[in-house]
Amino acid sequence: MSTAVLSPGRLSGDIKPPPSKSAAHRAILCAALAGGESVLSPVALSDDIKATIGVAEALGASIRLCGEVLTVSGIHPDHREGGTLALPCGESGSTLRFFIPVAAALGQNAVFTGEGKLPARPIGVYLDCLPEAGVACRTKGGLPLAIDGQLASGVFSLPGDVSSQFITGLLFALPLLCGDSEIRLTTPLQSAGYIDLTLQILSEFGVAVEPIPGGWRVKGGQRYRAKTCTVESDWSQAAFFLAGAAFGSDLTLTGLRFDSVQGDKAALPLFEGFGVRVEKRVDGSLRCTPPSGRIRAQDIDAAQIPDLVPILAVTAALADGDSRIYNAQRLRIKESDRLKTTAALIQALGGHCEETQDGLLVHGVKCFTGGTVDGANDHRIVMAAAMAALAAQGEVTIRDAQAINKSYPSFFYEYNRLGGHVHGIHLG
Ligand SMILES: O=C(O)C1=C[C@@H](OP(=O)(O)O)[C@@H](O)[C@H](O)C1
Ligand SMILES: C=C(OP(=O)(O)O)C(=O)O
Repeated sequence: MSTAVLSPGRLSGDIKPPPSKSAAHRAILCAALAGGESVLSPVALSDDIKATIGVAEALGASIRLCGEVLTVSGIHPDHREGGTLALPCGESGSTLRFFIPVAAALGQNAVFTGEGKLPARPIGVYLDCLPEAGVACRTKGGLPLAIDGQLASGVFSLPGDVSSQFITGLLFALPLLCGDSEIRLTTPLQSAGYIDLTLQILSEFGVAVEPIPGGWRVKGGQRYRAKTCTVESDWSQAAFFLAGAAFGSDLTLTGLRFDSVQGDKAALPLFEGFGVRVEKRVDGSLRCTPPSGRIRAQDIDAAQIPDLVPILAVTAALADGDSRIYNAQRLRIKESDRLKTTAALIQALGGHCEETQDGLLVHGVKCFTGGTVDGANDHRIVMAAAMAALAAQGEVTIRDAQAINKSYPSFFYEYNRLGGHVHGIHLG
């Protein structure tokens, strides 16, 4: 456990958000399934990415990191570990849900374990569809989960609004099977940008998936092809710095792709909606400066952008009116119950926020007082609190601040480099 203490202030300067965690998970997994050597860069060693590397290695990939360059030699097609393989996924929902069907497609018996909140995060969608496809699943509820058997091709019917990670996992696994398969959604898709990212990276690694009404058709017998690829910057992390601008900072964001399929690219128009002034420069950077007056309140549909909710709510907490964030029920099954922990963060700092059944109702106030925030072992809550501290009257203490290591280990280092005042925590 570590506690960070932050004083109010302003950030200024250039910031390149880290490589996208979602893109890196996918590229590492595809490279592990490809014949030959792939080179991926830049890769930042967050805890979640370490978990994906660890699982890929346990399944037989050889991986080495030199600086920010990750070289991956794919799993040999005939490679199977005898017995049951232990696959620890840390706290990473993506690692767990992407690799369950992939291990089953490889015919690898395995036990998946997890830490923090991961053992309690849902896997029921797989428990419902994998046994019918030849994979026995043993669990006393969540993790550990033991899988046993070879995944068979066929029709996979599953909801689109529990977690898109189940769909991504199947999209990675089904091309490896002998026969053709279909994924059919039984409820509307949420987090659609993450599926677009999966399809984009699959196609870069030579795997084709055909969209059909209400789902996808996936041909079996496909081969992943090794690839040299650049991991694009992370729009979800960029959102924290856009909030910094909303709270008085003058920041230039560099290295982001405007043609990205990341759903969280929506952060840009959303923060412009709050009043942040954004100047797109010829070199592709974005200069972001504070609103000319108060932050403007706005209602936000979070169905496609769950990871933005904590920082959007914290920004709305200083707006000139009420903001409603809706279609965000999935936030309850992330690293923390993010509707509860975001509301608690805002209240701890003197703001006003109520949980609703599917989101948050945020009543804007003029400033945060300061106070102590429970980071709830949730990186996005810790980073949102750190940005709120810029606009507080007094000090902000954040418990569990080490949670940033899940996605952005250098976050506090960058925060201080840009002129922020955080102390009391080891800066990685
Ligand atoms: O596929 C991905 O990379 C992710 C999908 C999203 O999850 P859900 O689809 O469960 O909302 C998101 O919250 C998570 O941080 C990363
Ligand atoms: C929910 C997240 O990740 P995961 O589901 O991969 O644990 C996240 O990064 O906010």
